[in-house]
Amino acid sequence: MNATKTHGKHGDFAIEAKGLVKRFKSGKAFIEVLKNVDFDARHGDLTMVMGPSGSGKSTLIAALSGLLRPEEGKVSALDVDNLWKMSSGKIDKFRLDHCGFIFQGFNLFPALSALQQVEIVLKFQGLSKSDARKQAMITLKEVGLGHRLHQRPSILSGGEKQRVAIARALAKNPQILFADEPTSALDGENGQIVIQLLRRAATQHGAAVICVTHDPRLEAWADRVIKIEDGIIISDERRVPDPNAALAHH
Ligand SMILES: Nc1ncnc2c1ncn2[C@@H]1O[C@H](COP(=O)(O)OP(=O)(O)OP(=O)(O)O)[C@@H](O)[C@H]1O
Repeated sequence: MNATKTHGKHGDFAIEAKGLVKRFKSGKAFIEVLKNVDFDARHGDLTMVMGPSGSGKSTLIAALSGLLRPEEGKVSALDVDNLWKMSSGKIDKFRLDHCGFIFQGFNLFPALSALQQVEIVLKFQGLSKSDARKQAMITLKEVGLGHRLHQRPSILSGGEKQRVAIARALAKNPQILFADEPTSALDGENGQIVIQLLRRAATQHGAAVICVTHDPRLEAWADRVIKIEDGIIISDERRVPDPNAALAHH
């Protein structure tokens, strides 16, 4: 992976959103899940988005990343001025080229080995077979899975599966990395490995890492903690991260 990124036309901001409103239909009424949310995230920062269940965290990530169209508001990202003004094909291409995604449920293909899970995304992006293999191996080694390259998900532990998912997201060296509850299915020790990898993606690769979590212990690794409640951002604080913080109970 390259060490530094070329920043887009929004400078330090990898992504900036203004006035996001998202409503869902609930019977005959609408519920407003995002209420005029402004949001931004910088290259090199691990930005944590925290809040109670149902507060709108996943909806926010989906609106920021081009997965769920907001009713109102604007998202600017990298060199794009208004993501939601683009065609769905262009939005998909933007996501493929620049964004990585890590979810709670890993979302791995059952029939593919760890190496193939990562390779397939790189080939889809246009890398040759041999370059894809090389890059996939490098990234899997980076997440500590050099010895698991040829295993399928069914025989990997939860922590190993999440590391494959992280390798898949990181292999293309994304400028924006979205993680939605990436540690919630893991024990403390594996959760710590995962949050440290996300920290590294921000510090060493300059990615803007946006991580949704319930777990207040993860704050220790964050540059910034944004709290959302009932569709409104209620606080936004910068902090000094501690890359050596401990999550695991020994
Ligand atoms: N597709 C949908 N249709 C209707 N309502 C939805 C839909 N998606 C989410 N909601 C509602 O929007 C609200 C916010 O959901 P969201 O998943 O964004 O919250 P969250 O903060 O991520 O919660 P959690 O921490 O439990 O994942 C919830 O009340 C949820 O029921």
